[in-house]
Amino acid sequence: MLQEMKVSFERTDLFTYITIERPDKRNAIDHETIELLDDLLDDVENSQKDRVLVITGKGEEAFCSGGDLSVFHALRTKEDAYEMLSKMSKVLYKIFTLEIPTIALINGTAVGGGAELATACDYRVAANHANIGFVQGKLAITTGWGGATYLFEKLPTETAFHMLTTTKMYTATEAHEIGYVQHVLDGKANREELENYFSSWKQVSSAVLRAYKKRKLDAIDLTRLKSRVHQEVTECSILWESDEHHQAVEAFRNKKK
Ligand SMILES: CCC(=O)SCCNC(=O)CCNC(=O)[C@H](O)C(C)(C)COP(=O)(O)OP(=O)(O)OC[C@H]1O[C@@H](n2cnc3c(N)ncnc32)[C@H](O)[C@@H]1OP(=O)(O)O
Repeated sequence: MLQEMKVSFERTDLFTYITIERPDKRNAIDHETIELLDDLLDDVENSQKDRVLVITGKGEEAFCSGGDLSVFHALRTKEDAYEMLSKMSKVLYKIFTLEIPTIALINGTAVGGGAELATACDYRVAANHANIGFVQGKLAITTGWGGATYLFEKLPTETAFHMLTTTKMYTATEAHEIGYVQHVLDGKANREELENYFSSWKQVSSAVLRAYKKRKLDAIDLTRLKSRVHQEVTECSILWESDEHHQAVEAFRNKKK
């Protein structure tokens, strides 16, 4: 039997695409997906070939539905949760600190850890039917992959706080209005539209793109950022252990049984 390909990788002249290929699970992230993303990001980090990284999900329904609850429900203790959360937080940190521009192509729903993944990128470009929400609060946990830390870096404090605490689902247009999404696509040919939107980068050399990304990162205290991410992972791990969290996950898993 052919093994399921959970993540794909494609290089074009300007754009390198990493695509989560689990549409049946709304591109949820399990242990193997974390490893694959981590390895591919190492390749991008160590290669001078890539100019711009695009992260997206397969299909039109979801960008990423966060952690795979059909697998992660088995993580019962804070130690188990910490191990998974900390691994994925390293993936997001790699994305955040990558020396080339990164774009989340939000092709559909981005919820929970999916919204965190999009937040780690430099840009968020969303199909007009996409919606985005930090729904973790409904599961009695917080963000645990570093998403809150990155959100507070990118949006005004009160806007980020509102997004996180209300667990509200934002349409692409609403997310654009608050500055979370930089551009809304008409949703027909996402890749082509995205490539047109950023076509001016064709005239800009890799060295220039990399230099500006370094300047962007220079403006941030990365030691402090890392420690804030660590704090976020730790606090989420503690909440993960609660009965309230496990009951909420079971309620989702039993929804259609
Ligand atoms: C690490 C911490 C976190 O990320 S906490 C946040 C975890 N994620 C969530 O709570 C989101 C759970 N999913 C949803 O709310 C919905 O499935 C969303 C994404 C809104 C999509 O809704 P809809 O288009 O109606 O699809 P659906 O619910 O019928 O799902 C289709 C199949 O995909 C599955 N699926 C979805 N999300 C996950 C997930 N995160 N983990 C595991 N499986 C997931 C559903 O169970 C469903 O499977 P099946 O077809 O019933 O077998």
